[in-house]
Amino acid sequence: MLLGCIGDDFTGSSDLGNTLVKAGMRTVQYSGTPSAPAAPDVEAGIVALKSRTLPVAEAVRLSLEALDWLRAQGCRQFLFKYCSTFDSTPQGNIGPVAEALSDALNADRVIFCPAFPATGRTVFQGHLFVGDRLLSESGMENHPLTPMTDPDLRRWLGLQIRDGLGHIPAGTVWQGADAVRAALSAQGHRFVVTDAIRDEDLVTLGQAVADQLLLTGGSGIALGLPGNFRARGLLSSDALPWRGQAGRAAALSGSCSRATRGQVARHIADGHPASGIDPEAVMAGTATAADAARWALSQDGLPLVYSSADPDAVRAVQGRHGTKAVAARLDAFFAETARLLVTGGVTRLITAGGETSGAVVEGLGIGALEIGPEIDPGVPAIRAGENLVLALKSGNFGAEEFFAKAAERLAG
Ligand SMILES: Nc1ncnc2c1ncn2[C@@H]1O[C@H](COP(=O)(O)OP(=O)(O)OP(=O)(O)O)[C@@H](O)[C@H]1O
Ligand SMILES: O=C(O)[C@@H](O)C(=O)CO
Repeated sequence: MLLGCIGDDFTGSSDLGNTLVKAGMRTVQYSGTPSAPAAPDVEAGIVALKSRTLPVAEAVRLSLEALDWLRAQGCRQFLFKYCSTFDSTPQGNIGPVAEALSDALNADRVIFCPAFPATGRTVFQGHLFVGDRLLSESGMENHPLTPMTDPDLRRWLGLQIRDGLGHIPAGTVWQGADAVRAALSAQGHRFVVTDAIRDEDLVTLGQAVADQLLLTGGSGIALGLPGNFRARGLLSSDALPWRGQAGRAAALSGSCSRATRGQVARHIADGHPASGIDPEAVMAGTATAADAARWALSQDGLPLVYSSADPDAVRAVQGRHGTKAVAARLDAFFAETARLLVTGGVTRLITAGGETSGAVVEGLGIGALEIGPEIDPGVPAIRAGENLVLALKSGNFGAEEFFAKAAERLAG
């Protein structure tokens, strides 16, 4: 294993896997830190954690455990992957995890770059944009767990870390990798926010940090890394072959993001079978995973079980039962539904939402996910076992007809 990655959620980790596979690295995503060594042909390993919104100390502990395992696999470089919208609070977890990883590796001049231009996330003058809006005016300011109320990454990250921060502006990035390397050396700080507004900028940054032990960012920051290893003759010439999966398909959605709600509406409008889950009934125990799975298994085509709802409805349920209690019950509901679906013969499973996907993958007891070809930007096809393929969609990703598109791509 050459590149060792730590992802702070499951769909974000598969987003990173997508970038690495597209750029030619044999990539496997692990559900948490494995207890056994990786297969010998894995070039990039991603330990997927559910650490984004854990208490800081727990996120740090899990990340260091992942780092130990990746070091034991022989990795030469390490990447901490967080969300392209920098999801975190003033307390962390991005800063404290990065500090702990840097301390453990004795790494210096560590870059921070959440940019992912293919999905509209760019960093300019140290500020994060989503499309043509500042992060703090993009809807992310209302995120239920990590409201992003300040688009200045230097200020936001500054609240999370002990030391000061440097910044490399786009103008320097546009001068090429040598200029970035020189600017990095000239920084007086251990952590450096870097601008990037195009894929070319991310490739330049990747080239500039070829010899850095640790870097951090969204999936885009990995764009240039496979090329570094290839230039050193370290990569195999052929990708792991992708094998599609015939058989029954189903989709589960616990994501309440705007994009997912549009995809759910489109799925219904296109005439696919869909069953909305009332979270109140799940809380009361009157809507069960067994009922949902029985319904889905009785349908032809691509049945969708969803709890996706608009922000007012979500807030109302959370207000009555508490955010954590609702999330725990819905996670358990989707995990058990997924288990019953797979036991019942589903071979292509699509999940929407980072939390939801993490719960499903853990519920299915899947340890290693082989990353395959891209379905939509940030979402790869994944082989999860001899007869099971998955698509794990981050809330905000995917075309409107994503569910049908994913089912088709997983079969091919
Ligand atoms: N109808 C609902 N009412 C209240 N809470 C809900 C409802 N449906 C889902 N939730 C909760 O909303 C959260 C959705 O999180 P999840 O990470 O799965 O999606 P997301 O935030 O859109 O995705 P991502 O993290 O990839 O952006 C979960 O904690 C889930 O339990
Ligand atoms: O970086 C992103 O936007 C995604 O991979 C993600 O982490 C969403 O939760």
